[in-house]
Amino acid sequence: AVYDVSSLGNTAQVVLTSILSLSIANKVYRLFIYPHYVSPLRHLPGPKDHHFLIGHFLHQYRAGSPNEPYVSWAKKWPDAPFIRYLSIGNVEALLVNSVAAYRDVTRTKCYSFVKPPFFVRLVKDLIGAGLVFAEGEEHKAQKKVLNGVFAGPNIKAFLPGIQARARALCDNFERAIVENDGIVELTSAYSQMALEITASFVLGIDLLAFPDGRILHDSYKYVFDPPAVVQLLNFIHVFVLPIRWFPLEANRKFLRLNKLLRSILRDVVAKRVEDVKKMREGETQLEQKSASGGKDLLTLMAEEGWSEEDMLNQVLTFTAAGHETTATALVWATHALSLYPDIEQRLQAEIKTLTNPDPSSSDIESLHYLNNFSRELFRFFCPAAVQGRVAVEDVVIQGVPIPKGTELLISPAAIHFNPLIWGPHADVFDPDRWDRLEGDAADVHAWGPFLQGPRGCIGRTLAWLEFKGVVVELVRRFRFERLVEGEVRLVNPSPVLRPRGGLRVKVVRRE
Ligand code: HEM
Repeated sequence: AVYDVSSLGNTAQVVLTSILSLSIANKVYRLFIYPHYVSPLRHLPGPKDHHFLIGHFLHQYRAGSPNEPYVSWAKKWPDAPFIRYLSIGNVEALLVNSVAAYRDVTRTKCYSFVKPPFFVRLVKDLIGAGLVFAEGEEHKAQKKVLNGVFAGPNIKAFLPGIQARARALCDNFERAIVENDGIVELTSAYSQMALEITASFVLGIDLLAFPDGRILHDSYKYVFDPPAVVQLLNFIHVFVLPIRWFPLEANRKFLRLNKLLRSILRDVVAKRVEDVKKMREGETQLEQKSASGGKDLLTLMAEEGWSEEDMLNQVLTFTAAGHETTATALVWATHALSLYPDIEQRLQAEIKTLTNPDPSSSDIESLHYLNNFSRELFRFFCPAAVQGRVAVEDVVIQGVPIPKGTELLISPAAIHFNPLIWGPHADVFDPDRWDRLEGDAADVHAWGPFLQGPRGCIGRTLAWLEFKGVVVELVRRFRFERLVEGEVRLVNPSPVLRPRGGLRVKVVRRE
């Protein structure tokens, strides 16, 4: 048989050209036609000053903080349940803007949404495939078991360990008063302390006494909070081109420390499995229980018979989710204390009424003004700045039909600074507002630092006790003077509300 090869070439050319034309037509449709003329969301209120290709990405990227565009849009359309904007490629996104919409997205219809695939790609590799990334039934099953260590009595057992670490931090501040005129950088100081507390809760180890403690600390820091160049490389690796394997020093260091971190933690996991087995056989008591006060997460998982790989993923995730957020909240608390002397004095007067040198969790809980201060702090300086979601099915929320695949953004600050919810003084730091909440502000869904509903923060009770316990120790011994004039510059983009280049204050001993 004789084949006409040139006609095959022509067919291939025609097929290729058709595929290319279809793909270009699809891109043109998605970029210029669908969002502006077809989408059912196109009539929702929202900013129209987008770039013709990358939507509002530049507004987000160039903003002074990760919240700024959303807060300003929320002020412009305060009564809309959702505000529509465009992200890269003119993909439509909805900012959750009212208390009722927030309640539906985070609670009533929470499982109609999942974490966005780009977030999963960017972060899962770094912080392990733990609870944060589980969805649907898998999420419910994991959370049910893991909740076991977050019950009140178990969390309270960690308080003495929290207080001991807070006091060690205060001793460092005392040294800074002698050696450095009291000037301290808060983000690194609190981050180290919070990592020690988180490691004791998640892993059941005392990081300071742990032989690989320093290495663990440095690797955590580098992998979870990498320098800007590594962040950029991670971003390019996920979105543009897999460059993590390129022979660059930043890549090498990242991969080395990531591997080291996992190998140290793998050993901790394996040893715990062994310990739990021995304990079951009645040979030994688990030291970790007494060392950290209560039962740690790793021991719980080992007792439940989880696989070592699953345990490794969970401990990575929990440590990442637990320590930087709490440390950041403490940075802003110290900043607020330096900024508002009247509030600081009222807080100090209340804390002074504690007669017990080692206040119990109920002593701390009884401090009414501390509670108001803490709630206001998390409203005003919400540490977890944004949470993304994607609809996995068509869903109607507050009368808005949201098609499957639509991206949603939760910016707690957009709700926290909305004057229709929090009143005309929403921009004022006022702990007393918590004594006179009314209307929407009195709804739990108006306050979202830990996210409400089934996907809300599992570590909330620990974080709350840790935050307050540390504030009590700090305020007992010191007051703080601000060194930065004007607004604090913030890291952006960032999922956490962090001061750019850290935050320095002057620590002054109370007489
Ligand atoms: C001030 C401290 C903290 C803040 C502000 C905070 C905030 C949040 C927020 C907003 C979420 C929801 C994220 C999302 O769905 O996109 C979340 C989830 C989570 N947090 Fe926290 N968190 C804090 C402390 C902790 C601590 C101490 C731990 C554990 C030791 C922890 C572990 C987690 C985990 C595992 C999730 C995922 C929960 C789930 O998907 O069901 N967090 N946190």
